[in-house]
Amino acid sequence: MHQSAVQHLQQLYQQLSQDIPILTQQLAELGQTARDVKRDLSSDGHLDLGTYTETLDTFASIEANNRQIDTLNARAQTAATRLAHAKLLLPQAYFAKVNLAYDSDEAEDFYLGKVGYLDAAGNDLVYDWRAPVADVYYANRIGATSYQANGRKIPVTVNQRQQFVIDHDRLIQAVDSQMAIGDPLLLAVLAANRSGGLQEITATIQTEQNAIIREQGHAVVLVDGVAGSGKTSVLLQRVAYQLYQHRHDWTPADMLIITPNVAFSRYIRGVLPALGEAEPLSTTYLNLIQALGRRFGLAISSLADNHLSVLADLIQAPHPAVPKGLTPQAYNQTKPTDSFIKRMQHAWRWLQATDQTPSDASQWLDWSALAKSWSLATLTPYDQLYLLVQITAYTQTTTAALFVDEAQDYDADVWLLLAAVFKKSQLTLVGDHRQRLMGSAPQLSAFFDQHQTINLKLTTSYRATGAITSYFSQFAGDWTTAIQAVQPQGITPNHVPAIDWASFQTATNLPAGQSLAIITPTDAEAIQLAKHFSNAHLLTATDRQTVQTGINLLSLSVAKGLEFDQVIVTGWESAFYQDSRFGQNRRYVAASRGTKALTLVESL
Ligand SMILES: Nc1ncnc2c1ncn2[C@@H]1O[C@H](COP(=O)(O)OP(=O)(O)OP(=O)(O)O)[C@@H](O)[C@H]1O
Repeated sequence: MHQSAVQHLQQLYQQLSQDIPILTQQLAELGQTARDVKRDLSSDGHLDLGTYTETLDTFASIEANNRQIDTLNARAQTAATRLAHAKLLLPQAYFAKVNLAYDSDEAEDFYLGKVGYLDAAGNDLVYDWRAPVADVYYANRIGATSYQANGRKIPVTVNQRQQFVIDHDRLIQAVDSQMAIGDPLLLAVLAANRSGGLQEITATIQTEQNAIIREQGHAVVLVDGVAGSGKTSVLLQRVAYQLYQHRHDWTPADMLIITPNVAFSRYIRGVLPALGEAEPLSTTYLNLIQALGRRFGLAISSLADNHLSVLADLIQAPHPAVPKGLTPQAYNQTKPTDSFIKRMQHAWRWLQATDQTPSDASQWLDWSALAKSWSLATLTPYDQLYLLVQITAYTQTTTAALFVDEAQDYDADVWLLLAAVFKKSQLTLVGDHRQRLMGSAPQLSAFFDQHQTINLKLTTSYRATGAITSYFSQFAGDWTTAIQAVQPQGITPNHVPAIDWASFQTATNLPAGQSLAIITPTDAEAIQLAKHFSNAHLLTATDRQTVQTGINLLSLSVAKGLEFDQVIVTGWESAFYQDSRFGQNRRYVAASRGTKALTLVESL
C-alpha cells in the first residue's frame, strides 16, 4: 500500500485522537465560565435604577453580559459540533479521495468523510460527503468536468478517484476506482449480514442514487425504483443532504418522514445519527392526519369511506346556495358563478378581517347539509378536514421538507391532502409501482405542478444475489427487463412442497449473526406459526421491535421495505399468491426480501 496514504491517515488519526480530549476539556471550561457569568449576574442582579445615567449604565452592563453569554454559547456550540465530528470520524476518517486540479494550479487531494473536519488554522482536512466538491466523486467523473457550488459552475480536472477501507489508524484497502472492475467495496458491503436496522450508505452511494440525493432543481422529487434499489437508503441520505444544504435555517425538526408503520420507523432509526444528524420526525399518515384534525377540532379515527377525490372536483364547481352555518354576507364577497372553493376562501378571509372566525372550526358549517347539497350520504371527519384545509388555505409551514416512503401504497386522498397541506415544503416521494399489494395506485405526478416536479428511476437492485434478483424479476411486470443485479449469482432459490414446522427450529442451522424471515400471507398465519417456535421474533405492524438476528416471523405486509439474510415464503402456491390481480406483485415483494437465500414453500 502507498506509504504516503498510510502516513496521511495516521497523521489525521493522531490529530483526531488529540483533539477529542482537548475539545472535551474546552467544553467543560466553557460550561464553567458560563455558570460563573450567570452566577455573577444573579449576585449583583439588583437593577440600579436610581438616576438616569445609572439606569443607562445598568442596561449597558446587562447588554455586555448578554453579549458575553451569547459568545460563550456560540463557542460552546462550535466546540460541541467539532467534538461530535471528531468522534464520528475517529473509526473511519474518510472513505474516498479525489485528486483535483483547478485551472493551472497544482493538483490537490480532497478527502471525503461522513462529516467535514478542519484543522485549528481552518484548513479542510476532510470534506463532508455533502460538500459541492464531493459531487465529482459520486458522479464518477474523470478528466475535465465541473460541479456546482453556490449556483456557480466550477470547472475542474479529476486526475484520480480512490476508495478506502479504514479501521481507525489502519488503512486496510485502497482501490483506484477507475481501475477496479465492478465496485469491490460496494460488493463487500452488500455481502455483510443484515439484522437490526438499515445502514447508511455514504461510502458507496452510486451515481444514479447520487443524482436523487443531490437533486435541487425541483420542489417535488418522485422516485420510482425497483425492489432493493436503495429507495429508503436514498431517502435518508437525502434528508441528511438537505439538512446540510440548509444548515443555517433548517433543523431535523423541520423534516418529516411518513412511514408505513411503527416497525418500519424503527427499522430506519439510527441512519441519520450515524451520519452525524439528529433523528428527524417520523410518523404514519394516520397519525399525521389525526394530529392535523385536532388542530381543527376534529376527531379522526379512520380514513375509510372518504370522499376526497369526489370533493376535489366538487369544490371546483359553482355552489350557488349559501352553505348552512355561514352568513350570506361572507359568502357573497364573490360572484355566484365562482367555484365553491374560491367563494369559501374569500368568505374565510372576510371573516378573519372582520374578526368573526368561528372559535371551533369543526362545528362551523353544517356538514350534513353540505353533504346533502352534493348528494353525498355523509362527510366523514377526514372529509371535513380536507374541506377545512382547502377553505382556510392551511399550509404546514413548520415542515420544510416532507419525505414519503412506500409511496405506491397511498391512495389519491392522501396525495390530495398532502399536496394541499405541504404546498410550501420540498417533497421527496419514493416508491415502486409494482410493490402495491392492494387497490390501484394513482399516478403521483397528477397531484403536483409538473413544472416543479422531476420523475426519477432506479433500476439497479443491490439487495440480493444475482440468482434471487433474477428470480423475483420474473414477477415484476414492466420492470422485468429493466432490473439489473450487481451481486454475484449465489444460491438458486429453492422450492419445497412443505416444511415440518414442529422440527424446523431444531433442524435449522442459521449462521451466527444472520437473520431469517418466515414470511406468511397474513398476520394470523404468522401468529399461528409462532406456536412452533420457542424463541422466534414475531413482528407485527404496530411492534416497536425490528429485524433481529435469528428467526423472524411476519406477514408480507409487515415485511415490505425490510430485508433479511435468508427468507422462507410460506403459501407460495396458495390463493393469496395466485390472486389474478395482486398475486404477481405479492410474489415480487416477498421474493425480494432475502439477500442470500430464498426458499418458497408451496403450502402454508
Ligand atoms: N449504494 C449502496 N451502497 C451500499 N448498500 C446499498 C446501496 N444501495 C442500496 N444498498 C443496500 O441495498 C439494500 C436495499 O436498500 P433499500 O432497502 O434502501 O432499498 P429499497 O429500494 O427501499 O427496497 P424495497 O423497495 O425492496 O424495500 C439495503 O441493504 C441497502 O443498504
